[in-house]
Amino acid sequence: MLLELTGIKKSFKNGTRYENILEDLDFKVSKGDSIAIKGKSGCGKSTLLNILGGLISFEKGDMLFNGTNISNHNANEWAEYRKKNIAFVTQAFNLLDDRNVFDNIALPLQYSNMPKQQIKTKVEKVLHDLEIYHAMKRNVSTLSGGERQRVAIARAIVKEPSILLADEPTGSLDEETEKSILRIFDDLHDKGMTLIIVTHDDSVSSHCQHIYELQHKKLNYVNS
Ligand SMILES: Nc1ncnc2c1ncn2[C@@H]1O[C@H](COP(=O)(O)OP(=O)(O)OP(=O)(O)O)[C@@H](O)[C@H]1O
Repeated sequence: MLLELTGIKKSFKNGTRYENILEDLDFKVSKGDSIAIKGKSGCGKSTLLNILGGLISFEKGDMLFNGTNISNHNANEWAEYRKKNIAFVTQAFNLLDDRNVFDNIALPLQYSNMPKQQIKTKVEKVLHDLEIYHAMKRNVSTLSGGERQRVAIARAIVKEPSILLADEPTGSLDEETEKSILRIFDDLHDKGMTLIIVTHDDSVSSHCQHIYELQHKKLNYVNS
């Protein structure tokens, strides 16, 4: 099993009291799975994704990665876990608007002190794969929504992580652009990447092997 959550509890402070968002939640992810997570607004989908991505802690339960219990990782170990294994794609893009496409995608590799020539090779490959090579020198603020989303995906996957976590990745895109993003996800899945996608969109979830619904603070299996 690539990832395994058992008995996860997560609460947030709401005014003076704590409100449980996830309770006794179990989840198993095998290497190469593609999984959609659906659920009503505010039910805790992004919270779950953030736990899987090692961005936030939880109060109870265990999280195993490749069979090793990582629940008690310290901040440095979580940072390492994210760096090595996790790609995040959100709807908010989080791109640096004052830089060009190449620089935005190169950023995560520069953090890892990779030699310049190797960075160039890797960035150019992903630009080519996602069909945004032509826009390499353009400032990201001048791109369309679909182009920006492809840059965000390129930046997420350039490190070749094992798990892609996507939070409403097609939320603001038109049908045609959404289709091109889904084709990219299909390709990544075919190459063996594990995909976990939070989505309200049936055309996105129907692309996934497994569909779960987050309801009553737990994940329920819908179908495969
Ligand atoms: N850092 C935080 N502090 C306090 N409450 C939070 C925090 N993060 C999330 N919440 C609350 O936890 C609940 C779940 O939020 P979450 O963003 O996980 O839901 P969601 O299912 O992703 O929602 P949506 O579909 O609307 O994006 C919400 O009630 C939210 O207000």
